[in-house]
Amino acid sequence: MNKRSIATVSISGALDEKLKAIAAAGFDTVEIFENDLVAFGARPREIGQMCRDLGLAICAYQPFRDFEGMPEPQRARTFVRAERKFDLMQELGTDLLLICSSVSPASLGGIDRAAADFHELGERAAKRGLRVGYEALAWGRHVHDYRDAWEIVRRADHQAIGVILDSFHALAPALPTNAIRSIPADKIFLVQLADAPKLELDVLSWSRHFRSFPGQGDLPVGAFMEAVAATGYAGPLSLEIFNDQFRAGSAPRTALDGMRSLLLLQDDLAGKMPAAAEPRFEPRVRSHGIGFVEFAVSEDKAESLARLFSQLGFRNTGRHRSKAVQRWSQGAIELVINCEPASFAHSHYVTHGPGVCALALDVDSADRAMARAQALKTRTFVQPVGPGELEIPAIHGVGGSLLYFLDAKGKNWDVDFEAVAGDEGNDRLVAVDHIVQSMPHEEMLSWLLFYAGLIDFSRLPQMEIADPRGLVQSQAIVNGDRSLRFILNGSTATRTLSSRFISEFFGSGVQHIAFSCDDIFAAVAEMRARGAGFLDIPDNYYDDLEAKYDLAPETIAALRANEILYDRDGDAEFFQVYTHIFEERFFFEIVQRRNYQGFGAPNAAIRLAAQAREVRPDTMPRL
Ligand SMILES: O=C(O)c1ccc(O)c(O)c1
Ligand SMILES: [Mg+2]
Repeated sequence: MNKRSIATVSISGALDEKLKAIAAAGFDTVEIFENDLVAFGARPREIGQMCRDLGLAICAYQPFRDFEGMPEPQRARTFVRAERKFDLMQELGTDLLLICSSVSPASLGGIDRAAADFHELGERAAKRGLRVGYEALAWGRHVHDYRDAWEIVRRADHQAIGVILDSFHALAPALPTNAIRSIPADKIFLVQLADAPKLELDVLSWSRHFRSFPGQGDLPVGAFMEAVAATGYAGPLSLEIFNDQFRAGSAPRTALDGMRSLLLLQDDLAGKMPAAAEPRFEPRVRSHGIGFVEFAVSEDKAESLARLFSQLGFRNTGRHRSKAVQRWSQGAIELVINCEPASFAHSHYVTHGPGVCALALDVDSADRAMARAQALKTRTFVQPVGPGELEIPAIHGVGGSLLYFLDAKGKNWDVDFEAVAGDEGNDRLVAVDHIVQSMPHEEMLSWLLFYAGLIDFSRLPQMEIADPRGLVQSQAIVNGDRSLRFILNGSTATRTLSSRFISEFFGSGVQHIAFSCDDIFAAVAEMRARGAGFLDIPDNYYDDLEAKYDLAPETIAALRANEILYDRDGDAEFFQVYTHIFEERFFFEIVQRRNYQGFGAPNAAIRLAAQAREVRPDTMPRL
């Protein structure tokens, strides 16, 4: 089994904080980055001891730049420089130096010249029992392809000289990975892993700012790993991630995400190459939809939330026998209002104010879902919980909320509810269409990995949405049969609705829930009759719609009269309408899809502008 490693550059904080977080996440070994060491206030010997005290080996020191192919007198100087680093490595307690391919304008090309330099360095390294690994940077001056780096290493022909493979440098320029298979395993000194989203960007900037953990981007890291595994390589797999969000994020969270990403990668590989990796986890959880949504509110707010549910046509289908918990239903949608004082919901309310404290997913087997969740090191919730505190297996999800797994055994979550006489509701709403969670921008990749690692989610392309006060990044994930659609929103602009939600809610959470229906005009009419009001959409929008699509005048008039937004994609059509914001925290959307798969992205800016007009100006943070 390959040791699991991460480069210190991947994590935020000072070197000691990085190392603690890395050790706590369960890594075996680290790559120490030169900048982290040089900027740190302890000597290499002490840093080495710190690592060993934390149970971490140091698999490499890096990077050493602009070594190969130099003319004299610079050439002699590079060897002196390398000897100084060898001294440092011996104090630190690592035997591997990473040399990345030269970017120096002074360097001369030529495979044999570089090979001769490496042979000579190999002699010097071997005298001290050290090794040197050569990595092709995708932007190297003469060497920018791992196949050339390997050819240089092959010709250097020295036992202390090997090649270092980095998935980013191979995959970003779309080099074929098959040639990896013919490199002898003992000549691969280290394998570095990074993913990245597809971007139209020069490869240097792409690498230095947008790398991500495997599974968070679009590069075929799995195929790269298959090629590596085929060589029989048994050394460390080291995450090396240059990412601006990670630099700004929490060190423990990023380290744990790195571990989760490696576990997922190894598990996915084990499915293809049983000999290459550890035993397999339970497969990704298959969910058939949202079992229920639980809202934590205070007693007085419970009444106004219940009123809103009733206006939307929900039926009060149960009152808990002994607790302050209500159940509201419509179609396949189950909503729970929990204001029981001694409950998880209450502690959530105290921390976050009124909002969604838990989501329940319908799954085939809660035990298997929990087993996968545990294998991925998610946090299990241990108290018996559930609406009315029934025992339903749960883990901690976004922003301190819970994610329950509801299977046939848990289906009786409503046993302690007694029927209530009341009005019949409307039954226009069919199911939960999608759930939108807002989070700090630097947490988006973390929750993406959480969901996509756990559940059979796939990612849709990321979108940028213009809030009147800044940009919001929006990442949709959908499961196989689209019975689950989640949207993760994050913004670095502090005054966007998304960011304000986070500051006022004291953290990430569900900002909005969309319900589907088959006839939005009828649904809205009935809801209005029950007292519901909807977000005010400007007339300009409908004039623009009229110009854009040749909709019948009656249709435009009906959309306009009902504040319904519209989008079209080919023949597919989408209708959406929004409630007012509840307590300035969350809101609901009602949608109707006609073969439409998106979320009405062209309307998002309209909706955000309308909401910005609606929220009280005195709640706006001042600049
Ligand atoms: O961005 C760089 O310079 C750099 C340095 C060392 C590496 O291993 C790498 O992949 C990139
Ligand atoms: Mg690298």
